[in-house]
Amino acid sequence: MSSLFADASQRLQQALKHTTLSEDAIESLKYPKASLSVSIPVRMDNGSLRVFQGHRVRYDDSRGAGKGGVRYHPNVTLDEVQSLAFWMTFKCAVLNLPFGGAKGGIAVNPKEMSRLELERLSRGYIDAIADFIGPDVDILAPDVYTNAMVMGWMMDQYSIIRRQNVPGVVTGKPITMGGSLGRDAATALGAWFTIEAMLPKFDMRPTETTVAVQGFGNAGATIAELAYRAGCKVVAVSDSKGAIYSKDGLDIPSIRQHKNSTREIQAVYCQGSVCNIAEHERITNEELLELEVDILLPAALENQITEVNAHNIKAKLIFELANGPINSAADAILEQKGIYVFPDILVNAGGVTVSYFEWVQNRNGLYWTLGEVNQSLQQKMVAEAQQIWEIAKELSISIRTAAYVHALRRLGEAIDAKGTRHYYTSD
Ligand SMILES: NC(=O)C1=CN([C@@H]2O[C@H](COP(=O)(O)OP(=O)(O)OC[C@H]3O[C@@H](n4cnc5c(N)ncnc54)[C@H](O)[C@@H]3O)[C@@H](O)[C@H]2O)C=CC1
Ligand SMILES: O=C(O)CCC(=O)C(=O)O
Repeated sequence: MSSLFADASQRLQQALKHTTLSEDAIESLKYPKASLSVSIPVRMDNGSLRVFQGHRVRYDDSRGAGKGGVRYHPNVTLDEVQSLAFWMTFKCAVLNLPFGGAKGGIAVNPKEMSRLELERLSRGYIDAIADFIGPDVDILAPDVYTNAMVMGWMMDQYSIIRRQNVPGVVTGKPITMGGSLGRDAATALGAWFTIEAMLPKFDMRPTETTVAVQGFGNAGATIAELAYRAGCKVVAVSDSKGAIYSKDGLDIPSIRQHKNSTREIQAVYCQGSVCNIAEHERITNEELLELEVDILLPAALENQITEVNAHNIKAKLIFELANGPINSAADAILEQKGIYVFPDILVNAGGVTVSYFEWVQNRNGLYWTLGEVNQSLQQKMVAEAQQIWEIAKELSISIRTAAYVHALRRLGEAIDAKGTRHYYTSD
């Protein structure tokens, strides 16, 4: 099995066939700019010392400082973090944000740690990478199993090290620490704006669509609720433990309420604080992906749809809220089956877009209303989605390849504008 990064690079190779990028730009984009792997010692609550492995990769900074989240998950590896940083590079270019791409991660199961242990780990990570990051160098944000609380600890630790308040080094912070209104829902809301803008192209309406969502965290639970509130029939949702399915549709706000209080996914209908279990089937995450639905929304982890199960996918449209949920071999199979895939580097870019708004607000010291944030997000998402749709039509290529072409045009310009600074000769 090839590495995640080798597979991610396939998308670049595919898109390069449809661009006229300079040799310099092509060569520059093949490699990460810088990677740092660190050991983080953490004093556990029982007095023992455990050492965790962490990484931060800055893939490319030709359009600005590195930008990207930090993941806490037992399966985090340098290969995964590098792939995620690669995707961030293209995502920031797709949305025309003045950022390059970066990502971080720690190999840890946060569900097995106390809050104090998590705080020590998060502060330890910043101690270890402080010289690698900064508000003009590389800016952190939340990703899988990290949240505003973790971002707050990280920003505070960086500020302690620098002996000044540095809100711009981390986005997705608590509002009281300079976080932006709307960042919590931004990934899903950006995805929803994209879905809403693209459905008419398939003569589809939310009220006539069935939806399945894999993952019920920040991205998954929020998109499930947005789809539900827009009138979609959300027939299945899942978390790491499995999925629930009801052909008549699930009551997503009740399921969210129940999940928040019990950590369990149950098909419930709540009235006030009383929740009753409704009729539903328990299915696996694999079965959820293969349901006959109009829209499939993978919102968990990478490599969920591969050459192994792509033949069984029955959705008409897939919008990738997760990063890398479909591998490159599956892309070809889905395309043959006539399934349209809207890629991660567009669909889930709402998160980093509002992170950019947060960073701008931190620099200006002037804070936006939720309406201003969401309106600006909608404008950006819809405009870039339309451009990508046009490129796909014009070049007769997939929407994923069109998104890469769109990003590559911007990246190529930035790399070339910097001239030949890397290639000094003696004459
Ligand atoms: N949080 C953000 O702002 C952004 C997140 N993303 C991507 O969205 C995806 C989800 O991230 P978040 O929602 O932030 O994470 P989260 O930590 O809030 O939620 C993750 C969810 O995935 C579920 N999950 C974990 N392993 C699973 C498995 N094997 N099968 C099914 N579900 C599983 C968890 O139970 C949880 O419900 C990731 O790929 C992330 O990189 C992308 C852009 C921004
Ligand atoms: O908000 C950000 O800066 C990045 C979020 C992220 O990690 C992602 O888009 O995958």
